[in-house]
Amino acid sequence: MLYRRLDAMRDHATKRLARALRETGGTPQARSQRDSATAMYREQVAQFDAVENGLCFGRLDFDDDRTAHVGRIGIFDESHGHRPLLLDWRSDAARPFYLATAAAPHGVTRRRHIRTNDRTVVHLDDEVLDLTAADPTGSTGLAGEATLFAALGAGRTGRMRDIVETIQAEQDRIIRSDVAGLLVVQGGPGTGKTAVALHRVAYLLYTHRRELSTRAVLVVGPNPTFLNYISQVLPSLAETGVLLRTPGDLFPGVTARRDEPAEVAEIKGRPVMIDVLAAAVADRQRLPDEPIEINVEQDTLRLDPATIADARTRARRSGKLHNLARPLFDTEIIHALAAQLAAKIGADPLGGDNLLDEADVAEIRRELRREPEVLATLDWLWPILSPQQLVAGLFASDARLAAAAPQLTTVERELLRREPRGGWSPADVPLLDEAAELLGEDATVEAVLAERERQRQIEYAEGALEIAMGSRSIDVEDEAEPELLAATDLLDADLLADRHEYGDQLTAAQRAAADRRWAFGHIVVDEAQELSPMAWRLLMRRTPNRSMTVVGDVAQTGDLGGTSSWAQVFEPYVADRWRLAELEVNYRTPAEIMSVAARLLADIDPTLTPPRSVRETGVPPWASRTAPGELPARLADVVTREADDVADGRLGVIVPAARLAELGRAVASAVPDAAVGDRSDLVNRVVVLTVRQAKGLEFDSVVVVEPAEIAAESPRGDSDLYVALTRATRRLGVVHSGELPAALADLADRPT
Ligand SMILES: Nc1ncnc2c1ncn2[C@@H]1O[C@H](COP(=O)(O)OP(=O)(O)OP(=O)(O)O)[C@@H](O)[C@H]1O
Repeated sequence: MLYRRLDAMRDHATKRLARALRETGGTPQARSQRDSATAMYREQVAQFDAVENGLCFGRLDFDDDRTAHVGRIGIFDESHGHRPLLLDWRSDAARPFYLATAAAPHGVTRRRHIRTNDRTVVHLDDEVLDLTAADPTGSTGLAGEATLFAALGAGRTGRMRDIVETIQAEQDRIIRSDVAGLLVVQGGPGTGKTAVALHRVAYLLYTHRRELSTRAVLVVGPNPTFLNYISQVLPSLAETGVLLRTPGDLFPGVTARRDEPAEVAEIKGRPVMIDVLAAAVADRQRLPDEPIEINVEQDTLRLDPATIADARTRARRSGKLHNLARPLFDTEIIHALAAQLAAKIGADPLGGDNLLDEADVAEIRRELRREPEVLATLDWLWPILSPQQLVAGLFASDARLAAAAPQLTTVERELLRREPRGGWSPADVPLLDEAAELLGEDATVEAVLAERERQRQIEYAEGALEIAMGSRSIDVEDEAEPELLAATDLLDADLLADRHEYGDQLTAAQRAAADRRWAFGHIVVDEAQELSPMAWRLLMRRTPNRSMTVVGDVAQTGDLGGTSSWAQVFEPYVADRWRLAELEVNYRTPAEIMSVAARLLADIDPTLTPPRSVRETGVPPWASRTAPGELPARLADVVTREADDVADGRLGVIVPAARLAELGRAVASAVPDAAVGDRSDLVNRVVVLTVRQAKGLEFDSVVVVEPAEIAAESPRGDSDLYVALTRATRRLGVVHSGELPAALADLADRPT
């Protein structure tokens, strides 16, 4: 019944989409309406496809004999007065499914978890919420325990799955917490912070659709591999139109992937960079010590430092940003030069008054504005700058660094020094943003943005076509649909992109991606502990209403510019007006592994409490020691055997950053389809990564190589090692040639 309705709904949306795509012409208003309809139907088709698996996963029986089914979307019976057939998991009516306990049953007498496979029910788990039947001492406090444990123990696929079937009460409260204000979710590894944050996005879009679909939601994650890992959670939660970005992608037109030493990134993330950049801008407003000579036709004009200083002061006093103040500076200089030239040309040979009138002088000014040497001088004295030019120019010059950053030590300035080529690093992005704020947007920057926007429209149009083409095959099987064939065949992506130019149906997320000044409706930041003060400054600009969900764990901070105190991060923006929610249950890491990680956590900071694991696997973590020269061969051997042990699951090999290439080769020689490094696709069975690349990820089995080296690679190396140890859902092993850190010293040898 439910699937019949789903098929009918999908059919309807597909046909409407095809019809909207086929129509052309009409008034701008008609086109705009059509564009909105296209976007809506396109989203609907994608949504119906995404909820196909596990459409209905729960049933509630109430004490007044009502029953309700809970699923991934809401479905209504239109032939019976819009009676709900399936409650959307985000609706208020579905909430008892997540909150009801024997002690507080919310009117529920039985909660049923339904597992389906390909539209067929394969398993049912019933919980009777009857206080008299409950065994309070044996209760774990977990809702839908059997289904939860089945989900937690299932093999990983390299893509994060949604958890709508088994959201726990503490998580539900966070997911549905008020949209307004800044919510910080602090929790140890595996407590579901990422899962909760993404489900919160889905919930907020459902509940505040109008506001958030026009303002868009930004989700910031640590690296492209991570974004890839979570990318399918949202569509499967039936949501699109959310912008996923790494911190390196937050400046339109720049994709910052350059690697740089951690200590350089740390300096760039300091708040002092605000003053450094302001000084760098001021430094580009030149004041020469000597007069400048400018040849204009037969005359030589002199621009002395006092005149330039005067023009500079007036332009600065205007309060305008650097690029926007340039016309004022020009006017002052041109006036001074014109007066000089007029004095020469119009001088009365008999010693009387100047022979030129005001109109003549105005004409001289006009001509001077076209003189190449005058223009070159103005450009030199007060150059129009893009943010990229300012920042690259600053780092490329010892003199500019010395002038702009006297607060930094010589060593720190040398660390910042680099040639302009080689691309941008993620830590440069907040500096570019700050520079843009100081400079004011310049026409060339706008032109680049416009072109990128057009490219995005083409990509979008291609996406719309793909959906129409995909849907076509569904329909063609049912009935010949000649109209639909004509619609897709006649349109190409360029044509659609042109149509979009005057339409406004680009999703808010797409427009937001191209607009540095976009104010998002809500921002979610994952692994938020890693962000520097400068990165927070950028994000706060993107959310003037401070509607944010920030998730992280201060015990996992690896970046030197990251934080160990949320209060410190948010004080400058909202003082103490932020809410803290804590997650304490570890759903990922079994108790055997967590007890090892907890020993390390105690060494990092004895006041931190490790999260409590919900399950045991009976498999103790192990260590395998080898001679230094034999490490690659031993690793290859261990990985081969571990990969067999996890069967269809995934194996993560976490290595010291300095040895990624060498050990990656060793693993790839033993397991040819292994992926290595930051471009890894996690669907590969074996993946070799550094800790930084493994942030936020998880694998069925994890092999950590040379833990002491990982810990020694950075001042926050112990936290890095803690992250590495907590990536496993089932098995953890350590391969080493050096001494083990104390917390790992008593690991058993690997069973052979
Ligand atoms: N209620 C739940 N039902 C089923 N699985 C869950 C639930 N909560 C969390 N999980 C699973 O636990 C694992 C860890 O979740 P997640 O990655 O969101 O944790 P995290 O707190 O972000 O971890 P880390 O800080 O280590 O990155 C994931 O596989 C997630 O699907």
